[in-house]
Amino acid sequence: MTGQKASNELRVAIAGLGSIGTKIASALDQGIEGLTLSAVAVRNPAKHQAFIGGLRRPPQIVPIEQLGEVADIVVECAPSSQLRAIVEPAVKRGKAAVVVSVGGLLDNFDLVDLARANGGRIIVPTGALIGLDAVNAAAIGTINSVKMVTRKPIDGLKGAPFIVENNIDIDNLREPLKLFEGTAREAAKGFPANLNVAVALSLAGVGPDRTSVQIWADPTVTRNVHRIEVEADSARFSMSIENIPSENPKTGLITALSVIALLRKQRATLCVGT
Ligand SMILES: NC(=O)C1=CN([C@@H]2O[C@H](COP(=O)(O)OP(=O)(O)OC[C@H]3O[C@@H](n4cnc5c(N)ncnc54)[C@H](OP(=O)(O)O)[C@@H]3O)[C@@H](O)[C@H]2O)C=CC1
Ligand SMILES: O=C([O-])CC(=O)C(=O)O
Repeated sequence: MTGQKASNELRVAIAGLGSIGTKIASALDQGIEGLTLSAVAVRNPAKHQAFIGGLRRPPQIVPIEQLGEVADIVVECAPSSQLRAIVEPAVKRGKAAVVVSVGGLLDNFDLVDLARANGGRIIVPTGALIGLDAVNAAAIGTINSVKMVTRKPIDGLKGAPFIVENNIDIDNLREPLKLFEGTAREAAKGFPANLNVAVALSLAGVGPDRTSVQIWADPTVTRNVHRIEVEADSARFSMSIENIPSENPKTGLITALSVIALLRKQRATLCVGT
């Protein structure tokens, strides 16, 4: 398959074939109405040869900065360090970038201006979270407060910069330990691979400096648990989700499904939910 546009199908490219990217690639390969998988970018093509070769219509492999040339929608599912290299060339060409490493957006927020100037779009899926439709709606009125409490099993937090820098031993915990309390912006810095959800919540609502986050290392849970409370002039609501970790223990299984649901909406005749 080439990057040439053969029909009016939207071409989708994926950056990163880890726990999220492989599931999105498989779903596209099995068929999503009006969409086709045109290309992927990976760090080490040899490692992913068997997976790509096993797809019914194997996409081309291109360097990450070329994804925007061969697709209408570029889906970023790589480490946040790669976000700019993936998103910038796409939005410069007026394409859409779906961003899952949303924590990385905070330090690269000029990409939103770049997209606006060039007719591109940056789309943040609900990901491992819940209820961003309600938060978006409430934000049209006035939201007074947004609070989120995250509890993750030890394996879901290991290696986070906040834990390493503060020399916190979480390996031998026998009861829950509150690791962090602060804003979504600070959470994204200290836990870049664990708290994208806090940033997505903040961008839907009152922003990264007014969204309060607590993070607990909890040896008594087996799921990534996020509880959210929103107080607004239209409604008060609380939401919680208990995510089953994927083969990457930091990442909930539902994250890839959220992106697949978002991709399905691009050309679906019936769309439900905002
Ligand atoms: N928004 C949300 O709700 C959530 C977001 N996330 C975020 O999503 C992102 C992806 O998560 P996940 O799939 O679990 O991560 P994985 O570690 O499973 O996969 C990441 C993939 O990116 C690839 N990669 C690394 N460097 C590059 C590069 N330079 N060029 C191209 N590909 C590269 C890796 O390649 P290789 O296989 O060779 O190592 C790997 O395939 C992470 O940033 C994570 O924090 C996670 C959960 C929820
Ligand atoms: O999967 C989750 O529960 C959330 C997560 O890792 C993230 O926000 O990066």
